Amino acid sequence: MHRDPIPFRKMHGLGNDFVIVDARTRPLELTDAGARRIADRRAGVGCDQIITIEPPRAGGVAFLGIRNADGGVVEACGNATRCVAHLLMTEARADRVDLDTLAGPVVAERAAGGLVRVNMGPAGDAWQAIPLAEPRDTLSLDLGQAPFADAVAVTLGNPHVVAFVDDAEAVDLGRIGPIIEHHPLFPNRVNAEVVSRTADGALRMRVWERGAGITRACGTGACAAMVAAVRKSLIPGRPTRVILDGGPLDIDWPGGDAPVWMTGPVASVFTGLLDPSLLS
Ligand SMILES: N[C@@H](CCC[C@H](N)C(=O)O)C(=O)O
Repeated sequence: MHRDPIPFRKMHGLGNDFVIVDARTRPLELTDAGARRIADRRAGVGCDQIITIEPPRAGGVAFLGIRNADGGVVEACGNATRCVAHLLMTEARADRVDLDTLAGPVVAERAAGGLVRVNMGPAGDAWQAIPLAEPRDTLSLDLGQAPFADAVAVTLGNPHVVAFVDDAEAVDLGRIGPIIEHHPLFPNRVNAEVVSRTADGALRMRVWERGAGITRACGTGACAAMVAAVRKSLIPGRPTRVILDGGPLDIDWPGGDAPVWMTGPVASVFTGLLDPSLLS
C-alpha cells in the first residue's frame, strides 16, 4: 500500500495525454480501479493513458506499462513511447533509447526539430494476430456498420480496424466508435480509425480508442492507417503524413515484415504528486 505521495509527470503527444509515473526504483501498485481514478478528468489528474516506467523485463533500459483510461492493460502506445523515450534520452544524455513493451521491443531516437522517431516494429495482418474471433480476410472486413463495410484490420501489437471514407470529419465517431470497439469479431476489443485522403496525398485520421474513446491522436492508429492504406493501394508512396485532431505524425513503412517508423512531437505539461488515496 502506498503511504506517501507519488511523483508523476503529465505529458502529451499531439494532445493524446498521459500521466507518467517513474516506477523503476519504487514499484507502483496500480489496479484497474486506481488507473481509472487517476485518469478521471474531474476527480483525478485526467489522461487518456497511465504510463509506468518500470525496470526492463526482456531487454532495453526500461519497460513501459500502459493502461487505458478505463483501467485496462494494453500492449502498445505510440505517443507515450515518444514521450517516455524523450524523458529517458534526456536523462541519459543520449540520442537513442531501447524500450520494452508488452508488444515487444521499440527503439526511439531523436529527430530533427525536437521530434522523436520510433521504430514501432512490424505490423501484423494475420487474423489470429489481430486477433479476430474467426478466420476472415483482414484486408476487407464487413462489420455490418457503415462506414466499416470494407475495413482493414492491422495490429501494431495492439488491435486496430481502419475504415476509409470520403470525409473523416463527417463520420459520427462518438456513435459508431463504441459499437466497433465492442464488435464480437474482436475478442480483445479494438481501436477504430476513420481515414480520408487529402488533396496533397496525406491521410486525415480520426480515432476512437479502445478503453479511452475519442482522443486527439493515436500513434499506433496512425501507423495502422498508413499500413492499411498501402495494403489497399490507396497511397502512392512513402513516407506518409497522417493528420490527427491534434496535428500530424509522419509514418514510414517499406512493406512486408519491415518495421513501421513513426515521427512526431512530445510535450511536457506539469509535474505533481498523486495522493496515495487515489490508488487504494
Ligand atoms: N494512444 C495510443 C494507443 C493507446 C492504447 C489503445 N487505446 C489500445 O487500447 O490499444 C497510441 O498513441 O498508440
